[in-house]
Amino acid sequence: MDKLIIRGGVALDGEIRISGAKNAALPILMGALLADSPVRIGNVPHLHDITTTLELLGRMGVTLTVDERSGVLIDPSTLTITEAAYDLVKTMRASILVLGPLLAKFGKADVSLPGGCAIGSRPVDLHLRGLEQMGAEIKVENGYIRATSGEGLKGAHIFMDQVTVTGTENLMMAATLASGTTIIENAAREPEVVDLAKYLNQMGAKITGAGSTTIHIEGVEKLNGTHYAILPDRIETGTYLVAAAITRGRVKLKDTDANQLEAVLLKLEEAGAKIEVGEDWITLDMEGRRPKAVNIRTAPYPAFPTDMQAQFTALNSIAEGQATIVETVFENRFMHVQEMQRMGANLQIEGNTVVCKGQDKLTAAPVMATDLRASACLVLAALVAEGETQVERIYHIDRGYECIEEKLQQLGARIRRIPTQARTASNG
Ligand SMILES: CC(=O)N[C@H]1[C@@H](OP(=O)(O)OP(=O)(O)OC[C@H]2O[C@@H](n3ccc(=O)[nH]c3=O)[C@H](O)[C@@H]2O)O[C@H](CO)[C@@H](O)[C@@H]1O
Ligand SMILES: C=C(OP(=O)(O)O)C(=O)O
Repeated sequence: MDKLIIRGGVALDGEIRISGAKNAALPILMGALLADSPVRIGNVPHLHDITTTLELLGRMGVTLTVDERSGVLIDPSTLTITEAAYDLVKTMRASILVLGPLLAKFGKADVSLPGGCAIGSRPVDLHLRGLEQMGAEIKVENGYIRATSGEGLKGAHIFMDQVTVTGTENLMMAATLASGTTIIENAAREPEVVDLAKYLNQMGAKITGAGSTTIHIEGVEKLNGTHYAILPDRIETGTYLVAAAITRGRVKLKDTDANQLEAVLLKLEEAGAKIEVGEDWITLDMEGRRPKAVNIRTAPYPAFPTDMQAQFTALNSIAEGQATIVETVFENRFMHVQEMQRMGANLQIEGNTVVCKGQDKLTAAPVMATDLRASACLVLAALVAEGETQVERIYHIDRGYECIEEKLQQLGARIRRIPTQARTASNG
């Protein structure tokens, strides 16, 4: 397992490019299963989760061609197996996103039930209930969801008890090929849901209302291949903005979209950052000032994203003043707090709230994270900590941040990756 070594104390300064969004790329790649002809996807980020997705599709017999310049070409017509096996699903919960497309297109799916993960129990009951309302027969046995669609899925009026991003995406994909009209109420409004709907519509689907709480999908006979470029990653964008803010530096992020980040940008301004935005760029400048602590409450889009909560915990831990962070989406998303305490942060967990008392400084320590954004939080803390921090188990970070050490180096950070083999060699 690789680790990152970070020597803190450099105010970041420079510009970098933002990659395509992980959480849009995953459903879009899996949505290719719905097409009758090949689909080409551009701006696909280089991430572990993307490799896992391609392996998942490859094992089904889908033909994949990956080209650095033109993107990923997916030909679903060669599919022979409608299964997502445990060994892949356990490394990437989003594998559940093959369920809707497989059922709608091939009438059958066997998908390993994703378990809980480091941030919560994360059930998929709402995915299953929605598909059942569309006529699917679903059994859960031996750790697998075994689903068939009999005569084919039928449009339904579905009310989601809770806002769920991948739940909305799964049902939206299934409904594209169902007979009749599907209405999803209390749908997730995340930009990634909107990107998926745009892509499916480009393939010939009839989806309206994506981005609002009610989505209408009129089923069509078939979807065609298309060429689609993934939208920029708003969470990667937000993470680099916090990296500049926490180090009292400045940054220009290119190929991104400020419109998806309103709640995060407002909080950064409240923390004292000067922010300017253009059509496809954002700049942040702290003008050398220490950030001020800001209160955060996570909730579904357009509110403050849970995927930026850990990064703001790092920011608050060295900010001026005291603030609270309230997590309302996942029940256990504070795994970074204990590690941050080991770096000298004054953070106290009270139920679903972290009380943050900003410290003048953090100190380096060997730390280890158990999930993606918790790892990002530790990297951010390390950028300001006194001394050299080792962040272990960075395979979590590789799930969601393309070339993180290269991008941070480009901004002046003193960060390097120690690959497992090199470490073993030096140990030996
Ligand atoms: C691949 C992807 O896009 N991942 C994102 C997606 O995850 P994901 O789609 O898994 O998260 P959900 O939006 O489904 O989860 C929201 C809440 O709903 C609950 N729930 C969800 C489904 C269900 O059937 N039953 C149920 O109770 C979950 O436990 C959680 O408490 O949205 C999360 C919330 O913005 C983000 O943190 C993840 O980065
Ligand atoms: C929680 C996340 O991803 P996933 O849903 O893939 O676990 C995330 O991107 O922060």
